[in-house]
Order: sequence, then structure tokens, then C-alpha cells
Amino acid sequence: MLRTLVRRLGAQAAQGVRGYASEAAPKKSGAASFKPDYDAVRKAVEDLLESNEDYDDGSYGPVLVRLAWHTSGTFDKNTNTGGSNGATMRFLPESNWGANAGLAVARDLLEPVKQKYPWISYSDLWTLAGATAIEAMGGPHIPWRPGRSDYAPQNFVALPDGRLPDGDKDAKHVRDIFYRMGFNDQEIVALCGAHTLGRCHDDRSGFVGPWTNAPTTFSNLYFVELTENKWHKKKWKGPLQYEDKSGQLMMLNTDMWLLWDKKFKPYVQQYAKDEEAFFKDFAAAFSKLLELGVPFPEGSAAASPTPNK
Ligand code: HEM
Repeated sequence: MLRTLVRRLGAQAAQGVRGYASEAAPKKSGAASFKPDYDAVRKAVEDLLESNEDYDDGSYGPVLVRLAWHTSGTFDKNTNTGGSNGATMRFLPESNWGANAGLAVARDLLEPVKQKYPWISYSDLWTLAGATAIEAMGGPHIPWRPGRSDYAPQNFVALPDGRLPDGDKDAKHVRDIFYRMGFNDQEIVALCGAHTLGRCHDDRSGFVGPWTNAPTTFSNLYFVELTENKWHKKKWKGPLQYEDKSGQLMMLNTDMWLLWDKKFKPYVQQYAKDEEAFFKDFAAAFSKLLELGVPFPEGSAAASPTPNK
């Protein structure tokens, strides 16, 4: 029964992979002198960020950060499954999960970079693109190292849906999801500070609006808004979300729970006051997120090919 299921999912996976470049390993000829240039990949990603001024708030940065997070946030420490290794979001059913709605934009955006630098795995590319976007939008340096590989469609086992968080749920749900990945309360709050970027789209998640008035700049503004603004339930037919008096800014129920929960709240308050602490904690937690479940060679510490400038 299990075997049939795996086979069926494998077949779906093969459908889901259509349209992506084949898994090209670094060319063997001249392999001795081949040195992957990750800085060139970073540069190619940076060039894409503001390549379309009509897209959202003028930057693809936020959706690239969401791709890096969703490809990594499937990790389950108890079964050691999920995570960025394998880039399984290329395949059905994960590519079609409701939680991943809209991420085809980010995956397709990166496709020309993959074509130009075929030696990089999708899993390294997607995570490096997220780290690059954070830095390019004014955020901290994110320690990143290569080493992820892509599963061939026939070798991959589909993950169960439901590993990513739902915005209309409470603190227990948030803890269930992030503890499963191996994060603690402080890391959870730091990571959710990424909502300083980007916006919700009604045709993706069903929610609408940005969390801050500067959604293409990485800052601690999300925590400032959360603590200093006044939030009330939005009156509409859509899913439960909160809005401020202006009606321009929003918070998800899970965002509000960071403020309402006694153990989360001190970190929200700290990060609202101290951007440096937020940057430091975010960089550590985001780097950890991108590495969950990746079988790096022993002894290779997280390090970026582009050191902090
Ligand atoms: C309780 C945890 C979380 C929940 C429930 C949640 C939920 C959501 C939802 C519903 C959206 C809107 C998607 C859309 O309509 O386009 C969103 C966007 C976003 N999320 Fe989260 N998220 C969570 C944690 C995180 C984390 C940990 C990160 C990164 C470290 C992150 C980064 C982002 C970014 C950057 C966007 C904006 C994407 C864009 O503008 O296209 N989120 N999130």
C-alpha cells in the first residue's frame, strides 16, 4: 500500500518537474579547475530583484524570501524529512499546496539563473536567493553555504501537506509547527520578523495587505507596528485578519499571537526597541532554517562565500 502510494506520488512528481532544467552536475571535463562562482549567482539574483517595477511594491525580494522559507520550513526533526535539500517544491503535490500559492512566481523568476549556472542545485539556488534578497534589502548578512542536492523525481517521496503554518491560527499552532523544525520561542519571534517584508495577496493566501509601510526594506518595523499601532479585526467576508486604523496595514492572527502570548511577547518588545538584536537573531535563525535536514559534510561550518562587507 505504502509502496503504491510512493509510486503514485513519484509519477505525479515526474509531471510536476516539467519545465525545469535537467539536473546538471558540474561538468567533469576540466573539473579540476572548475570552481563554482556563487558570487556570480548572487549578482544574477540581485539584478532580478528590481527588474520589474510593476511587480507588487517594486521588488521580487519578499517573494524570494518566502520561497527560501517555504522550501526549508517543511522540516520535521523527528523523522528527519523535509527541508530545503531536494527542492521538492518543484514537484506535485508540494508545488500545488495552498500554502505555496504564488511561489511559482519566485521559482520561475530564478529559472534563467539556473539555466545560466546549471552547476548550482535548485535547493542551493532557492536558499541562496533568499539570503541574497535579505541582504540586498538592507538586512543582515545571512551565513550560507552550498551543499544541497536535488532529488531526481523518481527518487523523491512526497511530504504530507500541513507542514507550513496557517495565518488564522493561534500560538499553539505556531509552536507545534516551529518546534517540529527544532526552533525555540526566541527564534520563532525573530523569524516571523520577516513579515516586515512583502504583503499578502488575496489570490494567493486569501489575506490582503502589507505589514509595514516599507515592505521592500528589511528592518524591525514589523515589531514596531505590532507593538505601537492599534489593531482590530478587519470587517470583511475574507479570512480573519487584523488591520490598523488607516486600513492600510495588516496583521495575521498568528502575528497577533506573538504579542498576546506571554512567552513570545518579551522578544517582540525587545526587537521593537533594538533593531541590532533583531538583525543578529534573525540572521542566526534564518541561516539555521536554510540548513535544516541538509546533509553537509561533517565539520563544514555555515559560512558564506560572500563575507559581510
Ligand atoms: C506563523 C508563521 C507564519 C505564517 C502563518 C505566515 C503566513 C504568511 C502568509 C499568509 C503570507 C501571505 C502570502 C501571500 O498571500 O502572498 C506570508 C507572506 C510572507 N511571509 Fe510568512 N508566515 C509565517 C512565517 C514566516 C517566516 C518564518 C518567514 C521568513 C523567515 C516569512 C516570510 C514571508 C514573506 C517575506 C512574505 C511576503 C511574500 C510576498 O510579498 O510575496 N513568513 N506569510
